[in-house]
Amino acid sequence: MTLLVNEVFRSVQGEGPSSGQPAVFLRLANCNLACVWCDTRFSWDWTLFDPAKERHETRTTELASEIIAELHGINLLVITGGEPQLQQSSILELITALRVNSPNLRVEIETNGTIPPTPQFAEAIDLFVVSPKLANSSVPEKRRLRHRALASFPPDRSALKFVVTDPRELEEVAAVRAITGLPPNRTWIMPEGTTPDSVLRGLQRLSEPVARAGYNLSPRLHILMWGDARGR
Ligand SMILES: Nc1nc2[nH]cc(C(=O)O)c2c(=O)[nH]1
Ligand code: SF4
Ligand SMILES: [Mg+2]
Repeated sequence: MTLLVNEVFRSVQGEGPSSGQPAVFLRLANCNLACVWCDTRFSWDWTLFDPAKERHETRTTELASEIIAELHGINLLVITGGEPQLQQSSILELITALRVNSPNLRVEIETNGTIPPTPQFAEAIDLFVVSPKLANSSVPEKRRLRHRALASFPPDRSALKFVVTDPRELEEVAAVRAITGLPPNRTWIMPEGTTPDSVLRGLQRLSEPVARAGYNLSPRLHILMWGDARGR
């Protein structure tokens, strides 16, 4: 089988419950949404980027070797996109191949939560970081909030992550969180921004409202460290 790949790189998990952990990132191509503030348009927006350059059809066996070569010393693979859950069956094959070499490899998926994981896929993933989109994404609600999908992530291995542009949006977060059934202490709130200054200002503005709601605050470590550089 093959996967449609955008990029593979070594970095540090910049967002959510594992932020600060060194990780290899696999960014898959294509997305089923189109958020106005998306910072990875090069992985799916074929009106602005050339798929011949940004979308590589790669055999899972070949990709497994590439990832193993990047891992040395690292025990976490973060699969993101785009929307990775568009390619669940090929990801499953990839993970199976990777675990022959690295049986203890942890795998996290960054997903927009619109596509339910199959039972087999849910089994294979250590952590789903489910990031439902709010009205600030400008995606119509019917497309971005799929109730059945949002309720289908394994509660013991899932976390929620929201991109918030204003503290007032925390009310909307509460309503979406209720659909998932996940508790506030499994919820991470992250400011929008692609510069260190905007991320720091967002973190400062969010810290007290996030504390009152019982959520966690998520940095965007890679932005603080490298701005919006590619492959970081
Ligand atoms: N360092 C780093 N951490 C990340 N966590 C989630 C990312 C993403 O683009 O989904 C990401 C990313 O692009 N870089
Ligand atoms: S779901 Fe994620 S990758 Fe897709 S457009 Fe929105 S922010 Fe970008
Ligand atoms: Mg991202």
